[in-house]
Amino acid sequence: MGIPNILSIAGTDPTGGAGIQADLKSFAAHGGYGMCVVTALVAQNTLGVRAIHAPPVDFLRAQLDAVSDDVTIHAVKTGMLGTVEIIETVSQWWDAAFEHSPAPTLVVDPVMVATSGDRLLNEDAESSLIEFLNRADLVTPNVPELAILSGAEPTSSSSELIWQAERVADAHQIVVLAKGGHMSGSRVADSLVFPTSGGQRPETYTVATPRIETTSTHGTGCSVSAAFATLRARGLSWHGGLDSVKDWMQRALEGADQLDVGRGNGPINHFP
Ligand SMILES: Nc1ncnc2c1ncn2[C@@H]1O[C@H](COP(=O)(O)OP(=O)(O)OP(=O)(O)O)[C@@H](O)[C@H]1O
Ligand SMILES: Cc1ncc(COP(=O)(O)O)c(N)n1
Repeated sequence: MGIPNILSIAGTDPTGGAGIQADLKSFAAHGGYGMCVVTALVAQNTLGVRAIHAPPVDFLRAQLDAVSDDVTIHAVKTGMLGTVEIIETVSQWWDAAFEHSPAPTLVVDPVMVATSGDRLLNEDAESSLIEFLNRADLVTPNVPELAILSGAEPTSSSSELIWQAERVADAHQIVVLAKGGHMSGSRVADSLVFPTSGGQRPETYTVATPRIETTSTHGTGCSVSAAFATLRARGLSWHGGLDSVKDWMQRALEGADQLDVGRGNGPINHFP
């Protein structure tokens, strides 16, 4: 295969650091052809979210159909889904579009709360998002998101974090990337946790990198899940994918000081 077609289904960030804008840059940085369907227009910047405007779900469905009726999709990454209605619309589209053809790789970034602390998923939509995970290959929660998905409390213990990820992996038969950005310590560890199959669980794979002292972390989560979707579509293994993503993220965080974007949590440099 040549360059794979990767679709982001997510919300917008007009300052370009998170959401769909970050996804498209991350797809390009990892060798994918980027496409996007907008779930919500978000008036936000590096300081926070001001307002959210979601298109009618019929129009969301029209965007999704316009892509899948015409283009072979090799991987999908979902980000901000926002409401029960949006999740149901994306689920119905997915089930119809891939009923008679193999489904593409699906990476779900369970976007719930922005770095700024603003909610991006309604609380009453959490159970719909959990149900949506049954369609996924990979889910990429941060510490508080993993707690919600596993029905536990946010943890500062790495063994508890892995246990929570194992619960989610087994409940949905998916791979979990438990991200350690919100943990303390001089290194940031991300772990790939696999579901039990045939009574056995493949060994957890962890990559830890030195923690970079920076406030430019806006959109790191979006960018990591978009990178993984692209690398899996390009045929990389799970382990190879995590090695590549962590190496790139380290350089993207270090390279953020070449940018001058906003007065809050700035974006990473997608092309370091
Ligand atoms: N200070 C840091 N130094 C090095 N790597 C980091 C740092 N902060 C986050 N990362 C990496 O960035 C990615 C995102 O991690 P994090 O746990 O912060 O997710 P997130 O909360 O979803 O991100 P976001 O800030 O976009 O909400 C992970 O791959 C993590 O290892
Ligand atoms: C549309 C959209 N999607 C996701 C995020 C989360 O990114 P972050 O947690 O880095 O603010 C965001 N701020 N906006």
